[in-house]
Amino acid sequence: MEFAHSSAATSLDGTLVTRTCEVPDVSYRAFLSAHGTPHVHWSTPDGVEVVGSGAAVAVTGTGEGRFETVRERAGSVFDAMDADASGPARPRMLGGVAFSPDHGAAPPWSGFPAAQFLLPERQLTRTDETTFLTVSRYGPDVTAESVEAALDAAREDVAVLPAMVPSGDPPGVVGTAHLTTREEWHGMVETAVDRIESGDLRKVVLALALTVDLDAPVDVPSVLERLRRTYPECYRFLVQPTDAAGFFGAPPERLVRLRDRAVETEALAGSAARGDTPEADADLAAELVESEKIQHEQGLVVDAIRDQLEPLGAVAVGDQHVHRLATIQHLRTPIEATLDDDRHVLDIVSALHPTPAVGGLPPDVAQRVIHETESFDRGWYAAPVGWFDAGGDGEFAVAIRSGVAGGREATLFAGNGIVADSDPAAEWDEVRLKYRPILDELGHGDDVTADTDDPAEAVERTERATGDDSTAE
Ligand SMILES: C=C(O[C@H]1C=CC=C(C(=O)O)[C@@H]1O)C(=O)O
Repeated sequence: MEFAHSSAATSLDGTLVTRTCEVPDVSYRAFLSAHGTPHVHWSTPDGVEVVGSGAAVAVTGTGEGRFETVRERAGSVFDAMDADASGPARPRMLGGVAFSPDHGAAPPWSGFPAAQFLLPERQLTRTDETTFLTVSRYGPDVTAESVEAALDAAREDVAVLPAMVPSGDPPGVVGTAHLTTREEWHGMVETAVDRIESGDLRKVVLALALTVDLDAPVDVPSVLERLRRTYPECYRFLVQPTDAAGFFGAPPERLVRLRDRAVETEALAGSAARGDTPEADADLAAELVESEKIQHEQGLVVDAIRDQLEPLGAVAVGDQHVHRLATIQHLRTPIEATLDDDRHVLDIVSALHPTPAVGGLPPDVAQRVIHETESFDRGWYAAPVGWFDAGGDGEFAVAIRSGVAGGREATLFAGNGIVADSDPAAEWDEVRLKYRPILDELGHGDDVTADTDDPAEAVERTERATGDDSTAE
């Protein structure tokens, strides 16, 4: 395998050759399990799915300048490119960054750099009509003939894979543990509220982490496959640099999509549960819309995104509506901009991240409060994850409703916006709703969580009740 891994000490030097052919539809799970890590997966609610294994090129970056570093290194690769596909299967760099520029890669984030994007060695791209197989190689001696031969071999490998593999059973949850106690959470929220009242902070999004012991090793592609059915309106992603752990999730929130000069983004904030009946559901949605506190919380996100984009072009803020997902509903306002100049999507990502939907206001004060308050490393949680191409177009989601998992362990993350009149108990209940997408798919589905708004406790109760802890380590 050609593996060009950029670091501060080495410059990238070579030609990128990529060759693509159409193949019959094939199971992503089977494709990934046939090839070693690194693995990446990216799907959008409106169609394109990309899955890749191996790295023809990997670019990394650290610190405040990580977006710029990635952009420059990827640019030098794309500058010397011989690619035969220009549509959905065109070369893309897929990956993401850590929430904070001083990311330390401590467990469970071992193997996750502060920023990493890779151009997969083997990639499947599925659109509504067609599946493409792409093979890419990068290096000083790579020739078109060698990549065409590798594509022929890869096509033969893919031909024996099943078209579809049923997604299999969830691994099952043996037990869960919050890394922050309820009392600690109350203290965190009260301190943040005091700080907001004293005037130097307007909003901060504080997060919780939940460790989950699994009954069997997790198969993340299966989990993603099940999430496709339960959360079809969400993105789905996997970033797995090594065999040790993969970061994955089903985020409902777009950070940015850039096509030519057209920017599409959104302000997604404020949460309520789904009701058991249409009437209860409508009541909960009405509470969201009518709540001054939640309107304030979401309005700050709209204003901050508008302020970030206005220097770059003409901004249009759309109408707010309630965005309903299987287990939660949010206030959502679409925001579009037409840029005055050509820009790389990473410039927009860097300008927007973190929005006050996952960080706070003012951003630097909120970042400090998060750092001082949370007892765990956010790692890549709530950070941008997505792709960009040679022209600088791309799409990024905000990596929420996510977790990092390997073997029989997973760590899930969930955060909530804290504003002046936040109540710690209500925020505790609300934040735990956000574990549900992933926890339900790791556990035993609706049966486990149907009668409670606390999935973590429900799973614990169910496992205790069935005595199903025989495989606990
Ligand atoms: C930070 C998260 O959600 C954000 C997005 C929607 C609603 C949010 C809220 O209600 O606070 C958060 O801003 C998360 O899911 O971990």
